[in-house]
Amino acid sequence: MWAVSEPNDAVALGVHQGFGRRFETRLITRSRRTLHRMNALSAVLSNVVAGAGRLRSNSAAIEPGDWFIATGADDKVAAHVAESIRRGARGVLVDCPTLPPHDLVHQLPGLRESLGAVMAQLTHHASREMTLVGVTGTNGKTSTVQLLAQAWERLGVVGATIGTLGAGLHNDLEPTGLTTPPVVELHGYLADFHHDRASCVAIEVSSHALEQGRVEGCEFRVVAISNITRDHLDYHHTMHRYAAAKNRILQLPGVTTAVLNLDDPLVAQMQPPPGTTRIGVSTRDATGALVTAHDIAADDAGTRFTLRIGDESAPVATGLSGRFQVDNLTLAAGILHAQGHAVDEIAAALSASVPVAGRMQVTPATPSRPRVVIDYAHTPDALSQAVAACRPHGDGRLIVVFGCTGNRDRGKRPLMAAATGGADFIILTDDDTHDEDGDAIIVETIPGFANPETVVIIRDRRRAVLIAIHMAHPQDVVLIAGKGHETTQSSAGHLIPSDDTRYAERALSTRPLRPPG
Ligand SMILES: CC(=O)N[C@H]1[C@@H](OP(=O)(O)OP(=O)(O)OC[C@H]2O[C@@H](n3ccc(=O)[nH]c3=O)[C@H](O)[C@@H]2O)O[C@H](CO)[C@@H](O)[C@@H]1O[C@H](C)C(=O)N[C@@H](C)C(=O)N[C@H](CCC(=O)O)C(=O)O
Ligand SMILES: Nc1ncnc2c1ncn2[C@@H]1O[C@H](COP(=O)(O)OP(=O)(O)OP(=O)(O)O)[C@@H](O)[C@H]1O
Repeated sequence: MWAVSEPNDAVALGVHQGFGRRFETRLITRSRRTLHRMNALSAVLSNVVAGAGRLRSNSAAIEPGDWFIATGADDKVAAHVAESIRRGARGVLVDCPTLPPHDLVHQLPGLRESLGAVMAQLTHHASREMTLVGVTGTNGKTSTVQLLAQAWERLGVVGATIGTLGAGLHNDLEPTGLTTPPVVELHGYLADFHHDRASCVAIEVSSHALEQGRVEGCEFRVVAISNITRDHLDYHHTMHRYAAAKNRILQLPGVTTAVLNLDDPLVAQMQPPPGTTRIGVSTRDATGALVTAHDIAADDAGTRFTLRIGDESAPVATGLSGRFQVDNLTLAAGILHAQGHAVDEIAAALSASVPVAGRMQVTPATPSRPRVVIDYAHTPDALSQAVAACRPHGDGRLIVVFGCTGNRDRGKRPLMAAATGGADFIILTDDDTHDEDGDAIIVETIPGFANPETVVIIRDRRRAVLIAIHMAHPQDVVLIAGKGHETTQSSAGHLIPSDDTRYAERALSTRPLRPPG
């Protein structure tokens, strides 16, 4: 068993300048007084992890030499610990008195509750050294965060992002598997970014993350909320509790400014704590908004609007498609304003925005091919917005391919069907079925269709995309919704390759020259 010592004058602290990619250890000498002021748990942990190795909170991700921080439920922790040791863990930190003693296992009472603070300390409060921006909302987190990172780059800021597309410096993302990573890994990424000289980090903060404390120990400067519409009620149970989870982002320590989309009724009601500046944004003339969009116009080439901040305004012209992207751009403008940028530089930076992977990703129409749009819409609101965004394009039909996710919020299935109300023809297919029976998901979706005679069922997603694109006339628009950038489908415990972009490319390249009439 390791001897866990009391704080010494000289403590070897693991400086996590890369849990994933790099790891360096430095000897840091601290005075006894400073050390005594440190959280005792953190000091113990620092001693224990002195040396090398990454910190990981998932036993399945352990590689030889890593430290495993076991935070699972007491009844599962023994199995996780055993797995981590099998995989070569250098040591295990845990707070589970019922676990049998083991040479590599260190019991740290209070570990679970203090993990965010401990990680912050171990990473020398990397989040304080950078401007952290947290974005939450049902839809638009990824889009806003990525559009913001693009704007930062144009403004000469070294930015990093964490979210559904992965974590990393802008345009250099590695997958994390979750929108907001667990607290241990999240702090590791922040330490990496600081080491890589990022000055700003935009983080998608999911409602799950806010409930589960995944951002504890992070100090956000600016937070933003895009919208709150139905999703994740399998987890939060009621919209009230879902909104309350989102509201937690306003209470995070260090927040100086909250940017709120006043067009959303639930967000408009939210009040940050006293002392936090509240910046309202609106693209629909909401009362009290400081950052607003006007004269919105769209065509096949993109979207234009006038950005106004207080009394000043500047034109924004982007190649992005979709009315909701104006909402996301305006929210990003609110964040940039909170960071002190002037309206004309914000408008110029946002005007150069390029589409975010899998979000209204358009292959334009040609005289022989329809316009094809791939979009990540997987909530009722997102799907109805994606349908509305596609409707004005093309003179023909709007054909929609979509499915509903298994093991998640069953109640939203018929609402997803209803959200396709603006389409002319629908192919209902599989999304991630996870552990559910795909036919049963279809059966629960169908009652929501207003015009079932316009719906066909083709569960094989590749075939569904192929048929949608092959049946379309050049003047039609095909919207393939739900999977966006993803390249796999989860089915019966397996991840099977599935890539809407490749399916669409293949279908376009094999399309008969004259589609059936
Ligand atoms: C419902 C939910 O959010 N569950 C999350 C929660 O799981 P949990 O509390 O049940 O804990 P658990 O899975 O038993 O794991 C507990 C601990 O044991 C560890 N573990 C677990 C299994 C194992 O084999 N070995 C092991 O060490 C885990 O890494 C974790 O540290 O805490 C875990 C650690 O943080 C998360 O991985 C897990 O996310 C699951 C996989 C998940 O699918 N979450 C989704 C719903 C989610 O969080 N989505 C949001 C985005 C939502 C959006 O679209 O907006 C996200 O932020 O990604
Ligand atoms: N501001 C918005 N309002 C409504 N719908 C939106 C908005 N922005 C994006 N969408 C829709 O939601 C889909 C997902 O967008 P995005 O990935 O930006 O959201 P997200 O909040 O990160 O979603 P998730 O958490 O599920 O990854 C888009 O493909 C689009 O259909």
